Amino acid sequence: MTRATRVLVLNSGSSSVKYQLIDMADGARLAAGLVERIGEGAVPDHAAALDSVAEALGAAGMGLDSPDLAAIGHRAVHGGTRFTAPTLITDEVVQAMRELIPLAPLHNPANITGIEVARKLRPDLPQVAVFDTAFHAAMPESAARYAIDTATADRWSVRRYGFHGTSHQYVSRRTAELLGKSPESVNVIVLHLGNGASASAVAGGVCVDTSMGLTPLEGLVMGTRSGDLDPAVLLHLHRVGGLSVDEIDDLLNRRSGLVGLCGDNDMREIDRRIAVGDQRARLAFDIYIHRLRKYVGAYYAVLGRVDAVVFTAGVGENAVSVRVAAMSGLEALGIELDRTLNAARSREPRLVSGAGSRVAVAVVPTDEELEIAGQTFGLIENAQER
Ligand SMILES: Nc1ncnc2c1ncn2[C@@H]1O[C@H](COP(=O)(O)OP(=O)(O)O)[C@@H](O)[C@H]1O
Ligand SMILES: CC(=O)OP(=O)(O)O
Ligand SMILES: [Mg+2]
Repeated sequence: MTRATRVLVLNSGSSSVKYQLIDMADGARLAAGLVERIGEGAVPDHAAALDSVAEALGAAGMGLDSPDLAAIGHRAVHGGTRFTAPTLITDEVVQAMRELIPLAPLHNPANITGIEVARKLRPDLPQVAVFDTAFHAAMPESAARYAIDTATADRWSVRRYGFHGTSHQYVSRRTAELLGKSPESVNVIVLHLGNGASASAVAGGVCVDTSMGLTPLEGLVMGTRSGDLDPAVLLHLHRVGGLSVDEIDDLLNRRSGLVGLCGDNDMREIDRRIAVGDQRARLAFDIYIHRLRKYVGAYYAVLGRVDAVVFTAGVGENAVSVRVAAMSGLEALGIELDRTLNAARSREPRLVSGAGSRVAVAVVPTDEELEIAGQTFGLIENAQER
């Protein structure tokens, strides 16, 4: 009997479900798709989104009932201190993920729904959770700990966990390949700029710092999230402004960032508005870029020597204007963007730095689904060998 080698990956995000079906025998991507705008009419919730994923796969002759499926891999966002490696999903694992919902309110509920629906459809298949936090678990304590009372921090598991780890891991490895070097020999700053956005400093394949923290709210300015703030802003809004804790949560996670600053969270729309002289869009862009540049500088110092600055995810891969603004005036740091290369469109990993740039500047499309498929298949292969 030939062994099943296909892995279905479900990336259930806050407002979308992305999926890919990959044959691990040859790496072929057999199907891929995206269900967007969950909660807005046609797709009322994540369960409905998964129904339409199952339908699309069925219509393509690759239904979920296929005997060729070896496993289902799931993106899982918050793994806390417990999950630092790909994990075979059991009832107990789902329960542990549920307990982590307060630390990833936009993400863990969607991940759990995806897992529950998929387990109902294929209870016979191994299903694996690959956590956003896992790659960051290696961070040194000096980067992971907040400077608050140690006993209080430990009592409530308050520390920097970091997110988008699957992407930072995949992209940093692909960047080493692009440079023709081993991952162990390169230091890179990865800028994952999607709707959620985070930066990380990766030294020789190991994450040494990242901008998201206890939750995916810290760090860069994002589509709807504030990123870094003086923590006293929250106290002030509560004590003086009279906002409740839930109202502050909603403000910072859903009504801040680019959308809070200018009403739009899509960088394409912001680019268009700036082109016609919209000052609010201009300021939102400038705030976004200012924060991003601060992290590039900070991680340059954390790493000491930087081989590449890498842009990835929706904004990082596509927004020519963001890369220009983020990398301008950094010649003294050895960073020079080539405007022509930067403006060229491509789906391939590529260098966009000038010939004289000491530090490579690269655009490397992320592929969280491919990385999750690899880690999922790796886990079940290992389990079968034992
Ligand atoms: N062609 C483009 N130019 C500029 N920005 C883009 C383009 N395409 C997508 N984006 C940006 O990418 C974002 C989505 O990124 P993505 O990585 O898919 O996010 P997420 O996974 O968090 O949903 C959009 O909100 C938009 O701001
Ligand atoms: C963790 C996180 O912010 O993920 P996303 O960018 O998919 O919202
Ligand atoms: Mg994403």
